[in-house]
Amino acid sequence: MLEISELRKRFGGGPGASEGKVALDGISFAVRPGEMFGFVGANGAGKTTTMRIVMGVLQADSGSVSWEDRPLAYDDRRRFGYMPEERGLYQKMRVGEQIEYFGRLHGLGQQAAKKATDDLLERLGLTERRGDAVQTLSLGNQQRVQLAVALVHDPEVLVLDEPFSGLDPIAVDALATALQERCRSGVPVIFSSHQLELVERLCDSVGIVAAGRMVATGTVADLRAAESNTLRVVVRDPAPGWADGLPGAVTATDGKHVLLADGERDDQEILRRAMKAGHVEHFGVERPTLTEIFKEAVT
Ligand SMILES: Nc1ncnc2c1ncn2[C@@H]1O[C@H](COP(=O)(O)OP(=O)(O)OP(=O)(O)O)[C@@H](O)[C@H]1O
Repeated sequence: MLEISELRKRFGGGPGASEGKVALDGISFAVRPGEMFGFVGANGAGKTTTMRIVMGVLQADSGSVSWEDRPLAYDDRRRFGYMPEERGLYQKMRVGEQIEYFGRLHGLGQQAAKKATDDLLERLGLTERRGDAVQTLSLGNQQRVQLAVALVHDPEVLVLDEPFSGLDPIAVDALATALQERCRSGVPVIFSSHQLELVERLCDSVGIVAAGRMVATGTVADLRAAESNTLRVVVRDPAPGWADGLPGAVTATDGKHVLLADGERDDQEILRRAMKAGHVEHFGVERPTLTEIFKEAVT
């Protein structure tokens, strides 16, 4: 398990200077093998800083990162796969050579690096671009190469900073499938994203960060269940005053009445009244989306 505990980081400041900027104010979370963890938060919330600390690119002021119950060391990080926010491809190098090169850097032999490269090019739909310089590729294809570079050495853990940004739906699916395969083979995957529908679709659990603190974490289902839920009832051509005394607000359009009832209520009583009043077209509890949970958590 990858465990991030009480990370704190301040930029700038120091003796004689201003207070500086608190980027992380005690971030903690854990990602289990085979778990896909979505890291979400507003711009500047602290996601990139956290991931850089996990990867050893930055040092925390305090707190710790551990992997399999011991402090994370340089050698562990070599076995991790990382997609940095600033990306890191050599623009003039050819696609295939680049992936192989990063495979070698991570300790693969020549044959193994070539084989892993061939497999990834195939899986990510890049085989025909093998001999092209990276700079001639579209943004989406460059991102696929970036993912291949993160995956080439069969990493134990994946840390990806906004891997889906700027991608079309086909490229999103190709990347998502590649990540899900790694995840299913037992790799913990952390990725940050502002695409909350995607996070909701792909992730087993999410962490919502605001101003350097984790404000909510858990499975999407748990977070949704913890929020208040609304009962939505749609009745066609009901008898007048059918909802008098029931909790919630009724709106009426085109012969339809929609009752939205929150909080304390007797759902069975509401259903009985609705059925007596007219034709019930819809009766169901509406759970908030991750976007709604996010807005609630960060405001
Ligand atoms: N090298 C740096 N020097 C000074 N301040 C920094 C530095 N890196 C990050 N910060 C500040 O730390 C805070 C957290 O930034 P970070 O990049 O981690 O946020 P983020 O959640 O990844 O944002 P985004 O979604 O925009 O990528 C921000 O206020 C940012 O301006």
